[in-house]
Amino acid sequence: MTAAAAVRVPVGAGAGTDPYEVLIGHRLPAALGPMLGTARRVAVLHPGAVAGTARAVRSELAAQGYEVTLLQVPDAERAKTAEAAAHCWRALGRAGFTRGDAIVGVGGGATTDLAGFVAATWLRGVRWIAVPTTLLAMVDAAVGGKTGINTAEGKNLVGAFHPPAGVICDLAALDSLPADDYAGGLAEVIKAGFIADPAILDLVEADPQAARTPAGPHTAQLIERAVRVKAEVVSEDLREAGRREFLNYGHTLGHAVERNERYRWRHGEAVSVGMVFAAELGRRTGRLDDATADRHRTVLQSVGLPVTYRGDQWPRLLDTMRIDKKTRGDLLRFIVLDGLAEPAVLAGPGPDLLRAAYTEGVAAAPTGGPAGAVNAAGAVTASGRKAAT
Ligand SMILES: NC(=O)c1ccc[n+]([C@@H]2O[C@H](COP(=O)([O-])OP(=O)(O)OC[C@H]3O[C@@H](n4cnc5c(N)ncnc54)[C@H](O)[C@@H]3O)[C@@H](O)[C@H]2O)c1
Ligand SMILES: O=C(O)C(=O)C[C@@H](O)[C@H](O)[C@H](O)COP(=O)(O)O
Ligand SMILES: [Zn+2]
Repeated sequence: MTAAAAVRVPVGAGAGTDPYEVLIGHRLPAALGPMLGTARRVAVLHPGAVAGTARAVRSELAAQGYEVTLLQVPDAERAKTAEAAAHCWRALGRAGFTRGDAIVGVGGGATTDLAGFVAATWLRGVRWIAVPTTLLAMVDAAVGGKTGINTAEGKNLVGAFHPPAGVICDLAALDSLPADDYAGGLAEVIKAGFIADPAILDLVEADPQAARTPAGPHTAQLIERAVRVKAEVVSEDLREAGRREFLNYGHTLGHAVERNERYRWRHGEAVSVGMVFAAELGRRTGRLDDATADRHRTVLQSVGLPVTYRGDQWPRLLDTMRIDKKTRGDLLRFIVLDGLAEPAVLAGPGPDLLRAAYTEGVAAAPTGGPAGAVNAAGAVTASGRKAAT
């Protein structure tokens, strides 16, 4: 499949921004050129894990006459720091990058978040293109122009809305993705199912084992459906003045878990637990029926995602949630469901409700493992990885 045969999902213009396309297919690097506009110099940011893909992008662009700088950035969440951004700014300064030049982010969501942030801040904004290489980045992070880095106080606390000029999802990249990272991406796919497109849930539930691998029969359809959900929402509300908050389903608690675990948990793993918590909040406020609430745990577990977290951590998690971007003053706000595909805002739930939803919906006994998640059967499920802070 070439760029001509790729699925193209349009993303509309926000205030003052241009529309762009998400391409989904195979053998797509040649599609980069037309997205680069008049740029002559291109910086390709990438982690070591996809150095080969970054080199392929460099060869393609060099053949098209661009002057290409490869810039390796730290892996995973360790890329989303002020230090990593400063390292990129230094490299751009030394290479003489002007407002006419461009940045390409090749990697997972952490890399595309950093690349977009560097593009948003360098000279107050230069063109950038996302080449996502994880499932999560294809269906969510690379689309929509939320860019940013973490601080010690929490996740994504510094950033900018800066949409890319295009997104290239080359499905071949998924073949080398570790299984746990692929499963992490399924959390955002399933999120899109609960908030907007229940056919996604049906496809996953039809064969959860197949859904866990890029070789599954529905991979391309799941990706396209999730991208369309995201594209539709951000086209209408780039700056999260309203409906875009629905994309944050499961993230209020999820981000707190990520920080609490010093980013040893994958984003998708933490969001999985966060969605179970949000479903429990929906159930306890009389908005969500039992079957749909229970469906969260079942479908997430069926693809190997964690659905519980340490009960003893509640005070710390609550504290971190106070600085969530949906909070207004002292008012905590959560995305919940009024029904399947009917997201809504729950503003100011009381402390007893929050604690009960956590204790009875999510909490498990503390464990000594690096990640600390236990599933219903008592097995550690979130695979630990190196702490980012
Ligand atoms: N901006 C947004 O709208 C948005 C949306 C969702 C998530 N995010 C962010 O995305 C990040 C999570 O993204 P992620 O799950 O892609 O994690 P990630 O970027 O950390 O990538 C996961 C791991 O896979 C490796 N990797 C990437 N592509 C690979 C490939 N093709 N083969 C082998 N290894 C590969 C990476 O080096 C990393 O170790 C979080 O920081 C999250 O906050 C942002
Ligand atoms: O695009 C959005 O909007 C989202 O909320 C998508 C989320 O999956 C994503 O993790 C996002 O980065 C969270 O944003 P934040 O504003 O809560 O930091
Ligand atoms: Zn997310």
